[in-house]
Parts: sequence; C-alpha cells; structure tokens
Amino acid sequence: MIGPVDSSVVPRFAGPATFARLPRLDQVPSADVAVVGVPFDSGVSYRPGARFGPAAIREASRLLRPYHPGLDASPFEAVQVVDAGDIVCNPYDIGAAVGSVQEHATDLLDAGSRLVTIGGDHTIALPLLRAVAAKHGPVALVHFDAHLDTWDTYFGEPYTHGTPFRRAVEEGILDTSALSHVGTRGPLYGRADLAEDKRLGFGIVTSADVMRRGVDEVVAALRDRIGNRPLYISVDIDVLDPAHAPGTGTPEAGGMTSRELLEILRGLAGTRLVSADVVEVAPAYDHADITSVAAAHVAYDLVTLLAMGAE
Ligand SMILES: N=C(N)NCCCC(=O)O
Ligand SMILES: [Zn+2]
Ligand SMILES: [Zn+2]
Repeated sequence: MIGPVDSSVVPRFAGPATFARLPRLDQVPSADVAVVGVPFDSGVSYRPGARFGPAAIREASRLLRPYHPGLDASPFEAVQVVDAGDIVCNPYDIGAAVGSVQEHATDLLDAGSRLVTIGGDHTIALPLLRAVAAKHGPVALVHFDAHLDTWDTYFGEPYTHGTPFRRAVEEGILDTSALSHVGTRGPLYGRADLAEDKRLGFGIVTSADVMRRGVDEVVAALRDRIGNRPLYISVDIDVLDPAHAPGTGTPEAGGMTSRELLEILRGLAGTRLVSADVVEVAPAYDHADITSVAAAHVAYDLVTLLAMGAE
C-alpha cells in the first residue's frame, strides 16, 4: 500500500495538494478507494463558486492524520486510497457535464475503485448515482442536506443542484424503500414540496429532529431503514449550520453541527456503503477555511467507512 506523504519528513504545508497527501491514481497499480474532484457549479440556483470546492478541500485536507480514533481504523493502511484528480466537465453545457461525470465515474468504478467525490454543486449526484446503480443496482440513499433537492425543474432545466434526487427516483436508480434526508430545514416553495418528496419515497429527519432526538436515535432509525442494501451517502455541506459552513451557495439558518454530522456518519459503520460525495463547498464565502476543513473531515470519514470494508 502506498500511503500519504509522511508529514514528519516533508512538512505538510509543502508541495502540491492531493487529498490527505495521498498518491495520485497514476502513482499506484490500482486503487480500492478514489477521491475524485468535480469542479462544476453551473447547476446552482443562487451563489456560484462550488467549482473551486475540490481545490479548497484538498488544501484543507493537509492536516488529516492516518489513524481514525473514532472508528479505530487506519484507512490508508487497510486499502489503497488515492486522489484521482478532477473530472473535466464543460462549464457551459450542463447536459454534457452530467455525461462526463457519469462516464468518468463509471471508468473508475469499473477499474475497481469505490468513490468519494468532492464537488462541485449537487447536480453531480445524479450522474454519480447512475454510475453506482449500473454496478450495484438501485441503492439506498442517506442524503445530508438543508434542502430536499427533489424539486422538478428550475427555469425549465431538469439537471440542476435542486433536482438530482427527483431525477434519480424517476430513473429507477434509487431503492425507494430506503431513502432518507437528514438535516432538512428552511423555507420551502409550498406544502406540496413535502407531499411530493414523500410520494417519491423519502423519509425526513429534520435538523431539529437531530437536536431533539439525538445522534444515537437518529443513527438507529437510519440503520433500520438501510438494512443490508447497497448504500450511497450524499453530503451537501450546507446541512451544517452557516456557523459551521459559511462557504456554500444556499445557506440556511438552524443547521447541524459538524460534530453531529461526523458522529452520525461514524454510526453508519458496518453498512454496505458503495460510494459517497461531499458537495456545495464554495470557498469564496468561506472564512478561515471553516467549510473546507469540515468537508475534508467529512470526506476522511467517508473514506474510512469505505476502507473499513463496508462492501
Ligand atoms: N442543493 C442545494 N445546495 N441547494 C438547492 C436549493 C435550490 C433552491 O434554490 O431552491
Ligand atoms: Zn443544500
Ligand atoms: Zn443539495
């Protein structure tokens, strides 16, 4: 196994950034887990800038260390983890970009890697789910987000950051008996948003539910719903309160803490996680790297869950 650059030999602030200072894909024979960037934000409905998310998350990941005490795991020793670079996509053509993400993700999955994708806006979850479902069949989903992202269209456009999960249900690539939103909050367009979301098959654990019921009860409910199904986890960083993640395009007050998010993720150890994403980091609105540090830690936990051998 080729691990990260040793920070006791080469200072962690030296050299170009790969995620967690891991080797690049071209530096290893094959990869079990690949962190891949998607610098794309043409699907946003409000503040742009998530195209710079992958670079900021890589920079913020320099301080990650190889042992995860919360999960008692050394992910970079257990399996080969790499940084697979960025997926190149057309910033002027959303449909073409969605196609590129699907194609490149499919290639990485076919080569035997499971993915932690760092975005990029939430539009990219659709092509990622297509690629994952082509391999595993319809997957269970745990979707951490302030927003439902099950709206229909924006300005007539079906592929946007507010619509990926409606498209995914329509396409039959999600297991509709095991779909959960976590951290939902904030104003909606109308009551019908919730009725539609429920009709699509989603259950909701709101941000207030996390606070009132607590992490352990939420984890138990999620695990119950997931069962032994192949699982995809999508983390929109705006699930965190703007105090914990100001650097994002559509912030909503009243969100989860990064501690709650990380603890819920750790509670999902032992499920059949097949791939995951962390999206919506827009560094221009960030302060002191608060958001990209949170995203780097979320990505590290997702890598660790995959490395621990959840299938
Ligand atoms: N996926 C994110 N971050 N936001 C979706 C918000 C869509 C809207 O403006 O209604
Ligand atoms: Zn969101
Ligand atoms: Zn979202």
